[in-house]
Amino acid sequence: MLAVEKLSHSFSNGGEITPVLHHIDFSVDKGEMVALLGSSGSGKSTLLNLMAGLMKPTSGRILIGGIGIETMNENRLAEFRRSQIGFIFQSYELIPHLTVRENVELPLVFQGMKAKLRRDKAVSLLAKVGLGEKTEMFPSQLSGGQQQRVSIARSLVTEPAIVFADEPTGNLDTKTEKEIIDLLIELNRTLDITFVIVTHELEVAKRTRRVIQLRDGRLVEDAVWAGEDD
Ligand SMILES: Nc1ncnc2c1ncn2[C@@H]1O[C@H](COP(=O)(O)OP(=O)(O)OP(=O)(O)O)[C@@H](O)[C@H]1O
Repeated sequence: MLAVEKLSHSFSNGGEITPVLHHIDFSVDKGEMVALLGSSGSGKSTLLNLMAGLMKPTSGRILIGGIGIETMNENRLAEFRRSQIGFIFQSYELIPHLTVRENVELPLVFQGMKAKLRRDKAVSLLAKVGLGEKTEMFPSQLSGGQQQRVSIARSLVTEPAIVFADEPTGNLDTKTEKEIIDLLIELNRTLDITFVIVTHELEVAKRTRRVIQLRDGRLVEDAVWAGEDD
C-alpha cells in the first residue's frame, strides 16, 4: 500500500544545508494501523509531508498503491492527493460556516459528485463516527472530540487508499484522546482503512499494533507490540 524506499531529505536555506531524514525504509500493508512516533524535531512532519506528496524528497522513493508519487507533476499529484489520500489534522481544519454534513461533503464537491449521493455518503459516515444526530450543526456547536470525529469522517469520504493523521489527539484531553483512538481502531478493523498516525505520545503509539520510531531523522525502531490489544 505504502512503501518508503531509501528516503532522505535535506532543507537548503541560502546555501546552508540541513539534513533531516536519513535513508528511511519501511512499508505499510493495506489495512494496517501504524504509529509514527518521535520526539519534537525527529523529522515526523517532514516525513509526513513527503509521504503526502506535499514536498519532493532529496532522494529516495515514496510509492502509494505501487505508484511513485515523487515523480508526479503538481497537477497529477494534486488529483492523486484528492482521491487517494485522507488527512486528519491536530486542529481539525473544519470550515466554520459550513454545517458538519457540508464539511464532510466538501471533498466530494471537488470531485464533482452529485448532491444526493454526496449527502448520503456524508450522512452515513457521520453515523459511523457517532454524529448521526449532529449533521446539521456547525463546528462551533461541537466539542473538540466531536469536531475531530467530523474531520475523521471527512478524511474517509473519498474512500482513500491511506489516511494520514497528524497528532490527531494533540488538542484533546486524555479521555477524549482515548475515545478518538478507539474510533480509529474500530474504523481500521471494520472498514479496513489503512492509517498512519503521527504522534509524539507513547500512550497513543501503544494503542496501535505497529510502531515506527524516528530519532534524529533516522528510523530506529519498527516493532509490533507483543500481546497488544485483543
Ligand atoms: N524548512 C526548513 N528548513 C530547515 N530546517 C527545517 C525546515 N523544516 C524543518 N526543519 C528541521 O528539520 C528537523 C525535523 O523537523 P520536523 O518538523 O520534521 O520534526 P517533527 O518531528 O515533526 O517535530 P514536531 O513534533 O515538533 O513537529 C528539525 O530540526 C527542524 O528544525
